[in-house]
This record gives sequence, C-alpha cells and structure tokens, in this order.
Amino acid sequence: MTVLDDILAGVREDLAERQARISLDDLKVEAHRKPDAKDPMPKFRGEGIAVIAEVKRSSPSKGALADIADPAALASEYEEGGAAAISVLTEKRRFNGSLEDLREVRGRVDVPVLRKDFVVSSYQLWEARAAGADMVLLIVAALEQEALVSLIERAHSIGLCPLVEVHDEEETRRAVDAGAQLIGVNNRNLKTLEVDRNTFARVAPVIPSNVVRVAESGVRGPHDVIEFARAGADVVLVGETLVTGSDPRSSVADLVAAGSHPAIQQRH
Ligand SMILES: O=C(O)c1ccccc1NCC(=O)[C@H](O)[C@H](O)COP(=O)(O)O
Repeated sequence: MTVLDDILAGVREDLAERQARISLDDLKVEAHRKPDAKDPMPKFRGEGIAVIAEVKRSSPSKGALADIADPAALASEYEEGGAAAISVLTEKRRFNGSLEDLREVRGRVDVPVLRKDFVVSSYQLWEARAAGADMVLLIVAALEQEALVSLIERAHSIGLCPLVEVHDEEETRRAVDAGAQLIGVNNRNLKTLEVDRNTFARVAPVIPSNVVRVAESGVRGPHDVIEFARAGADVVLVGETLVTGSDPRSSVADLVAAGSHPAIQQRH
C-alpha cells in the first residue's frame, strides 16, 4: 500500500462518517448561502509570480511542523505579506487540519482560499463551498479519469476553481485532457515522499501555454521562487518554509519580491 492509498483509506472513512451526519441537501443549502467564490485566476495570470501560502500543521513526510493555534491569524499575516491565495490543509489524520480551520481563515482574509485535501467525491466539493472555499485541490493520482473530469466540471458548476495536481508527464496529459485550466506540479513524490525540485522543470513543458502553472512543494526561499519562475511557473505553493519560519509575513513578502524580480520573463 502506498502512502497515498493509506491517506485515501482514512479520508474515505472520515468522509463516510460526515456523510452519515450531514446530508448533502443541508450542505447545499449552506453553500448557497455563501457569497460568490472569488476567482484567483486574474491574480495568477497577473504580474509577478503569485504565492499561495499554506496553513500546514503536520505532514506524512515530516510529522509535526508547527503548533498553529490560530490559523486565521497566520493566514492574515500571509495576506499582509502579499499572498495571492491561502491554502488550508483540511485532512485530519495526517495533516491535523479541518474544515473548521478553513472556515476561520475564510472569515479573516479577503484573498481566495484553497481547500487542500484528498477529494474523491462531489460531497467534498459542497463541503468546501459551504465552508467558504474558493478553490479545491484535485489530485490526478487519486482519481480515475472519469471521476477527474466529473469533479472538475462539478467544481466549476458550483463556483470553485479546481487546482489539478500532477506528478509526472502522464498525469499532466490526463489533467489537460480533463480540461484543467490550473495545474499544480507537485515536486513531492507521493510514493517516496521525497522532494525533487527538478520535477516541475521536467513536467512544465507538457502543460499548454494558456494553462496556469503552479510549482508545489519544496520552496525553501526566494532563490527557489526564481528557479521555478525560470522553469515556467506562474504561481508557487509554499507550506513548510512558512510555518516553520519565525516571521510568516516577511517570509511571504520576500517570496513575492523574488517573484517580481526583473530577471524573470513573465509568460503572460
Ligand atoms: O507534505 C507532505 O508530506 C505530503 C505527503 C503526502 C501527500 C501530500 C503532502 N503534502 C501536501 C502538499 O502538497 C504540500 O503541503 C504543499 O505542496 C506544500 O509543500 P511544502 O512547501 O514542501 O510544505
């Protein structure tokens, strides 16, 4: 069993428990009461490399990373530092996150908020929207092609912007065929959990030029932002470096400044 299989087994168990407690109809009512979702794409296609800053307490690869007592306060610092969007890990067992974290973050920041989880059912899309998310992660490796296509369509239909995550060229072709407009290349191998920063540069050429490219995982500082930008990234998604640093606001500001470096040629 791979780490991903193991995570997905836990996700399915927790999902079944929530589905038994909260009906889909109730979720839809709550989702429809929310203000319209915010579209992150104009910022992602705008000037400079956009930064998605992540609220991440722990991870399968590193264990406990940070004791984040107030996720909304952290997200607010990210926003003040210039983050274009906030990613909130909502998976409980391995990442110690929750939809409650996402609700709190949504209540504090104005920028778009991403539900970062292991989505296998449209129920989770409604949960995301009901909690106030604007974006949702869909991991190609976790989904059959038919399910991927259907979740992308459903996400759009309820106002969520799907960030479709890939790890290699084959998954990238599947994401493109499924209609993804925002593709995240995760530099972390989900089988070994090792980060290889060359993954983005290898996979990015398979992504059509009109699709927004996100480099995920392994950003240690401004130098990596410049490297990913040179390899064609429009956006970087950063977790560990920000939650383990001493000043999240200035760490984000440094990454944003690096992403506006004059040496970087903008793709858009
Ligand atoms: O972070 C992990 O160990 C991990 C393991 C298995 C599946 C997903 C995992 N992380 C989710 C992410 O994609 C990262 O949190 C995100 O890209 C930020 O990465 P980093 O900046 O390296 O924390």
